[in-house]
Amino acid sequence: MAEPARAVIDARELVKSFQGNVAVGGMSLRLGEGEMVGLIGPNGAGKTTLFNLIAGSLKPTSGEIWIGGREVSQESPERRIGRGVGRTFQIPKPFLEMTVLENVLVGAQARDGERLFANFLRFGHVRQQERLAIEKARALLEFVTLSGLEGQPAKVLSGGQRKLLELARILMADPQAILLDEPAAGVNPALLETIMERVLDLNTQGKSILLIEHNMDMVSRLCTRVVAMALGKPLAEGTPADVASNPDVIEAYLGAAA
Ligand SMILES: Nc1ncnc2c1ncn2[C@@H]1O[C@H](COP(=O)(O)OP(=O)(O)OP(=O)(O)O)[C@@H](O)[C@H]1O
Repeated sequence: MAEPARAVIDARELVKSFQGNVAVGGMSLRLGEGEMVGLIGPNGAGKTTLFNLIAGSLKPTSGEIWIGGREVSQESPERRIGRGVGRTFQIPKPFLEMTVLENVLVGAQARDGERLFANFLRFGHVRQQERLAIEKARALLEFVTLSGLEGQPAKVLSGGQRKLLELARILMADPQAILLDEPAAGVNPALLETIMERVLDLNTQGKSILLIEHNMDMVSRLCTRVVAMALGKPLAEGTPADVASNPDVIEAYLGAAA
């Protein structure tokens, strides 16, 4: 059997409870270098909480998170961006009055904030950095097909375009691993194709991707491996077809719908 890919993200026995309510109750998950893994499960299974633990906006009650071979459970979200983890949200919240281009530039600050401040007195250097950042933001807007809107305020964008904008923003920090939280939700079919193509491109470029998605068609098209969770725990793992037909997974979804 082939050696498993080196883990970019390795979540070990994670537990997170909120005032005694267990949202994640012993979840382990590895994302290998260059892998694209689907994370599915009924509403309330704990998927977004798991993302929050990996990205650092929540600290685990117990368990460990390893990123690129380092234990990072107590590190801030900013440090984890610096370590190469980018994440998107179910409902993106761009700065509505800022332009599309400015919103993408915010992603450079997320990574370089401290460094830019340290360079504050070195004007020439900062100007050069700014110029490079703007060039990069423009290239990323082209990648996500939003170039024509760079000078518009973000409030004019549709829900799907906001998801593309958010993708461009997190790419400013050159993430090695990308956590996508329901990129298909509320997106019209034409833009959904664009989002899928871009996600596939990123994976082809070597980025590791963990994808929370209820749209099984999208998961089947993009992912070779799927992890299903329910009630905060792993339930099944395998190919999209195997997991979708797994009786425990079907029962978990039916139970959640009842
Ligand atoms: N900040 C919080 N305080 C209290 N309970 C929370 C908090 N965040 C999540 N929960 C609870 O944890 C459980 C898991 O929620 P989570 O949002 O992680 O599920 P999910 O699998 O992402 O669901 P969905 O598919 O609906 O987004 C739910 O019961 C939720 O109510």
